[in-house]
Amino acid sequence: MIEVNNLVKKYGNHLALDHISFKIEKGHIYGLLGPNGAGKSTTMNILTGYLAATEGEVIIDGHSIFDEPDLAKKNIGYLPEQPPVYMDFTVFEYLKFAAELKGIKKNERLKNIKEAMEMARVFDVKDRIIKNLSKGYRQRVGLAQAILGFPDIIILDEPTVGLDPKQIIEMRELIRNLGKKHTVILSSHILSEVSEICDYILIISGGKLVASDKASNLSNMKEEKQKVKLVVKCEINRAKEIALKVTEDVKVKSTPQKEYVEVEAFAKEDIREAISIAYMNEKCPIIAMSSNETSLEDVFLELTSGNNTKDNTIKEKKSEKAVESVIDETMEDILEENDENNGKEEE
Ligand SMILES: Nc1ncnc2c1ncn2[C@@H]1O[C@H](COP(=O)(O)OP(=O)(O)OP(=O)(O)O)[C@@H](O)[C@H]1O
Repeated sequence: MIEVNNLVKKYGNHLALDHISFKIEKGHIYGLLGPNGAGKSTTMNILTGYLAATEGEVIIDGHSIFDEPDLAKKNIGYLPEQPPVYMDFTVFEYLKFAAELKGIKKNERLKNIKEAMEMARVFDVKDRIIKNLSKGYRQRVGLAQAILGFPDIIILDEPTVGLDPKQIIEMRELIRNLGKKHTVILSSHILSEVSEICDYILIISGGKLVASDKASNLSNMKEEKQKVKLVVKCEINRAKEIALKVTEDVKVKSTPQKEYVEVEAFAKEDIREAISIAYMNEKCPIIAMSSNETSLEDVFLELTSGNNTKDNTIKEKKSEKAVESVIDETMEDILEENDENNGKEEE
């Protein structure tokens, strides 16, 4: 449906897009996710023919956006970051004007405008002057303009920016509804928004595409069993028995310090709370605890931390390493403290 090949955009000497390539297939909601300045708006403006690229190509339904812009743009509705609304028009006047610009046939215009207004939920303000509307309503008017004519592909640049929490929820619901019949590409710098609404996520950082996959694949580490590692002050068999009450996948290991036991408990869900309560109930003190859960947030932070290349993969489970070091440090501290105490006792 959309093929983006080696897209490069330079603003003077500034490289805003650095050889970006991806494909958009029909019938999904895609999220272009990245921190501020990553290159999301630049990408969207090029996809929609608003901006020329320095290099590369964008093919939409077989037509190049640069060589055959009219044919390529035919099936695209675009809501830029700043909705292109005319403040002195009423909502209806503006949409009528937009329908004319889009070349929607005269006899279909009224029906189309009505449907778009209903879908974007602006029908009740159709006779109001746009400048008197709230930001949320103006955004919805912009959305109605984007969906006029019901193009196959709807591109929305930061559609929830500047909206209040209620308006954000409504806008997300509208987008989900649109996704039932259209291919939607939206940009956002909010991870939770993209993971909540989108089927596929493209993560862009510093002008490079650093990941693109199904939301579920990107966070699939979260689906793996999480490991909770503990050091408890308890007899080894009892330590195992207690953890087994919470999950059936448990390993225990004695430590050089006899009174402490290292426990590793694995589960699909987060069992940190349950396991601490279990040891607390049995009056077994927990000396150290941590977990290796890797969330989509970890993935996002890792990929956009600034040291990534296009080929970046998540090879290391950073947080697991952190756990190991916390536990090792804790054990070292405990052992050191004990040695000191023993020393004192011997003195
Ligand atoms: N017209 C321009 N002239 C010069 N530099 C620009 C221009 N437009 C964007 N840039 C720069 O290009 C980079 C990408 O900008 P872009 O607006 O595409 O990012 P973005 O991911 O959409 O960010 P935001 O979420 O803040 O809108 C940024 O460093 C930005 O400062």
